[in-house]
Amino acid sequence: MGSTVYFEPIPWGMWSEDPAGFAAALGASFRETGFAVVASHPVASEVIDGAYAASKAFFALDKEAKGRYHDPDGAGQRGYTPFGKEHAKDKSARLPDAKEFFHVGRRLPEEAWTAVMKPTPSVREIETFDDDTYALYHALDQFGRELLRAIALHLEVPDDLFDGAVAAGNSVLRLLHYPPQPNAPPPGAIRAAAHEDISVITLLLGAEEAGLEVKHRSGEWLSLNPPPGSIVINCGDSLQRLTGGALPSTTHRVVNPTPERALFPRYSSPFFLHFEPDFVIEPIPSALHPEPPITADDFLMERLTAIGLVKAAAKSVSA
Ligand SMILES: O=C(O)CCC(=O)C(=O)O
Ligand SMILES: [Fe+2]
Repeated sequence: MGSTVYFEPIPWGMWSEDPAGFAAALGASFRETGFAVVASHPVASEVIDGAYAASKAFFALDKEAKGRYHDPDGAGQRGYTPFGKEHAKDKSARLPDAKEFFHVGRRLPEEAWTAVMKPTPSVREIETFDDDTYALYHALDQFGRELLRAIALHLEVPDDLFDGAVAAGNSVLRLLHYPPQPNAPPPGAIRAAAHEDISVITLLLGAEEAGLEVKHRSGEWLSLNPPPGSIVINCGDSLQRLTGGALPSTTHRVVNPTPERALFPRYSSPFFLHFEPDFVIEPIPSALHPEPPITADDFLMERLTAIGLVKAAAKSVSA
């Protein structure tokens, strides 16, 4: 038996030249690991650089300034979340992750804001922060919608099935900062503990700095270090639910740096592409193990409670 090559980059150009081939390669990678690497992606490097400069400038602010963008009742869905708030679902591993992050949400007309789709706080210390980070949000949103067409082709569902469901989706761009670790962290503390994403798909930039690991169904942890210019795509719980597990939401984590990289920070930026809150996640005809329909918002709240961002008693955040 030949050895399996995981995460072989799939060139984005293939989508226009050979759509069926691209959809098949993406689908095969998802079915094998829940993850795929797409090379030569269409997100402009100036857009990425602008957002990363804004992100680095934000995390360099002092604790007090950053704290002004933290909404303790907001379940971390918009603005800043300091160290120590998010943890793994597994109660035995409840050491907080060694990370802080900022969530950028969709811009909507004022009358469309709701308790679940709130405005993103405007960062006043950094003049271009709002626009530079939203430019990346927008680019990943567009790219993600195109990827969903390929996924629809692979699943043999109408190619616009996802389009209407995500056009005004509750998607979130997470700007992440994992600081350097000059001293070894406490035993069991890790940059990001093992978890699954709640999204439909996640588009992840920044994993060139090592640490991302994906749990293969064989139980083996696979390191994922994409080449420059590529992007990591993974299936989230919402796509797993829609496909009855055919496209799996795979457990992943970010491990601590090796001694040689311990003095380097790690900046990454997953874009969690979500359905609109009212969209009913109903199993597609080819679903492997269909589960009952549920609205995207109820599903999100169920999952946020499991990771500690929504307290069980505060579920009314969705009301
Ligand atoms: O930082 C990374 O590479 C991955 C982060 C991640 O998996 C998450 O925030 O959900
Ligand atoms: Fe994740």
